[in-house]
Amino acid sequence: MSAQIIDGKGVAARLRKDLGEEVSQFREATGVVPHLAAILVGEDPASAVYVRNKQRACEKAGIKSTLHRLDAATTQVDLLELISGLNGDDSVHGILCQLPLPSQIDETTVLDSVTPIKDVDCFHPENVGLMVQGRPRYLPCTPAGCQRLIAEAGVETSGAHAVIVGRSEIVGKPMGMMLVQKGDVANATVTYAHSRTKNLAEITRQADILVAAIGKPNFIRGEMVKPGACVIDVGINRVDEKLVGDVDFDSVVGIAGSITPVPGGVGPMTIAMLLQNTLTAAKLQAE
Ligand SMILES: NC(=O)C1=CN([C@@H]2O[C@H](COP(=O)(O)OP(=O)(O)OC[C@H]3O[C@@H](n4cnc5c(N)ncnc54)[C@H](OP(=O)(O)O)[C@@H]3O)[C@@H](O)[C@H]2O)C=CC1
Ligand SMILES: Nc1nc(=O)c2c([nH]1)NC[C@@H]1CN(c3ccc(C(=O)N[C@@H](CCC(=O)O)C(=O)O)cc3)C=[N+]21
Repeated sequence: MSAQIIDGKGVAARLRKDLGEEVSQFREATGVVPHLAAILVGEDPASAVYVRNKQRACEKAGIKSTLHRLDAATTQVDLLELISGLNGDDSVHGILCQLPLPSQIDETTVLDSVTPIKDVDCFHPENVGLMVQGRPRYLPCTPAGCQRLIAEAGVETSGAHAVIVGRSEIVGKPMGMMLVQKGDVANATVTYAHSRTKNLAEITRQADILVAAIGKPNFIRGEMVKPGACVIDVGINRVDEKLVGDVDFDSVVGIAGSITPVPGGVGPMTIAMLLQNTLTAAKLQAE
């Protein structure tokens, strides 16, 4: 038996097509072109992939996208000044500052400086708070994409044991918060695991839904997975010029019930959700 391969690329393409139609209706009705401004400081392999793909996806969907590329030696003051300008620019609806940032820059200070209404990443404490309380303004892109893929795989989340490996503010933590909510594709019993977790394999083997957001190539091996589990691989790692996930696909595919590939799984969904949030942002600001 081999797992069902969850086609994130295909699902994302469908979502983007529908979204493109919504964008053109919005543009006709309001004369406003949704505009996403992205900031990339220095170089990071996963960010480079993201930047390239999302620029293209924005164009196709009728969303304007601008990229502000800053040198790795950029100071925090300069970055805050750029964000402040974008906050005040009425033609910009969404602001996305790529992580990780170089070590001379304090991530929290920078992310907090993005005005909440333009925070399409859902990083601002106001937006995180709203999401955790089950009344979201924006959903965090990667967890929302994962949630959609779990639904597409036909996996029941209600009462399922979801184990999230990783507790970052960008992926792991909000992923668990979404799956534990009351509601559709939620109502799961959630366990978080991280680098201090003892007996990791014992815990992951209890997962009906296993989300890997670790940043270590091929970390989750077959013996860590419960037969029939739904395995969502968030990892984007570059190994010998190739992209590999955090899940050792070859040893897991024969054990899991369903699995997302890398590439072609969660990554394209993150982009689809970002476009969705950008349209939402434009709508909120056109009111
Ligand atoms: N597909 C997509 O759209 C996206 C992909 N990514 C990718 O997902 C991966 C994770 O990203 P991100 O969450 O930002 O990464 P972080 O480095 O911020 O977080 C990694 C998490 O994994 C945990 N961890 C590290 N080593 C172990 C271990 N040996 N055992 C158990 N847990 C461990 C860490 O624990 P601790 O907290 O204790 O340090 C931490 O919570 C990366 O490959 C990244 O490129 C990220 C965003 C979007
Ligand atoms: N503020 C912020 N928000 C993020 O959401 C964020 C970030 N910073 N920093 C970097 C990570 C990484 N990330 C990816 C998104 C899509 C692909 C993606 O398109 N992946 C394709 C790659 C296809 C290819 O080009 O080969 C796939 O997996 O199929 C990759 C990586 C978002 N991140």
